[in-house]
Amino acid sequence: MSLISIQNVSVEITGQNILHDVTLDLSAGEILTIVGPNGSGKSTLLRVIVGALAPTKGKITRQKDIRIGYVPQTLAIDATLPMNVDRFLSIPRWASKNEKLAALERVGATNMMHKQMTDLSGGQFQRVLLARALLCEPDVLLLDEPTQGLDQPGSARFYELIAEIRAELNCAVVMVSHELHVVMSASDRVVCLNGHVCCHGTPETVSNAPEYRALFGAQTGGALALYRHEHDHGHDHHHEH
Ligand SMILES: Nc1ncnc2c1ncn2[C@@H]1O[C@H](COP(=O)(O)OP(=O)(O)OP(=O)(O)O)[C@@H](O)[C@H]1O
Repeated sequence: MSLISIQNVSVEITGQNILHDVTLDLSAGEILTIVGPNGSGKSTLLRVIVGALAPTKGKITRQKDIRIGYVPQTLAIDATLPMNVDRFLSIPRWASKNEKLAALERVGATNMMHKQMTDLSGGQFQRVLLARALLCEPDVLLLDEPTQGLDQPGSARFYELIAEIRAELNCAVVMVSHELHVVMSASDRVVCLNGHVCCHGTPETVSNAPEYRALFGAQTGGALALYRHEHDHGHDHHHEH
C-alpha cells in the first residue's frame, strides 16, 4: 500500500496553472527525487504532499496517522535574535533533551546543541534542519533543495547521510534537487516535473528519456552514466583486469 497517493492533482494559484494532472504514489522506504527546471512546480508539489496547500483538482490520500518530517528550502534566522540549536529544535514542537541529542547524533552534529544558529556553517545548518525533521520519527522525509549552498563534497556527504537515515529508519524520502547527476544516482525513482509529470522511472530511465534530455540536455545523462560506472567499479575488487 502507498504511504501517499496523489491522483490527478492540479493546482491553480491566482488563475495560473502551476501543477497539471499530477499522479504519483510514494511507497514505504523509497527515495523519490523530483527534478525539473526553475518554476516547474517542485516546491508546490511538496507543499501539496505536506498538506500546506490543497489541490484545486484531484485527490491526495495519506496513510492514516502518517508522520511527515519537512526540511524547507530556505530558512532565514534573524541574526539579531539569539537562537541556539537547543531552542531551535523545540520549535514548533517541544522535544526532550534526550530526543534532541539523539537526533543531533543521528545527523553527525552531536556537539552543536549550544551553538547559535547563526554561527553554524552551511553544512551544519542543513544537518540541524534535518535533525529537527527527524524529531517526529517520520514515515516520510521531505527535503526541498537540501544541499543548497553546500559545495560538492558537502552535498555528497549530505546525500550519504540521507541514505543512511533511510536505511536506519526505513522512512520514505522525497527530495527536490538541482544537482541532477549526484542526486539521481542516490534515488530509487525519479520524477521529472514541468508543471506536469514529463517522465518518471529509475534514474537511468529518466536520464535517457527524450523529455528529460529536452529539458536538461544530454550532458547530465552522460554524467549519471559516468557516476554509475565509477561507482560499480569502486566496489569491484575481485576482478583482475
Ligand atoms: N503563492 C504563490 N503565488 C503565486 N505564484 C506562485 C505561488 N507559489 C508558487 N507560485 C508560482 O508557481 C510556479 C512554480 O513555483 P515552485 O516554487 O513550485 O517551482 P519550483 O520548481 O520549486 O522552482 P525553483 O526550482 O525555482 O525552486 C512559479 O511560477 C511560481 O511563481
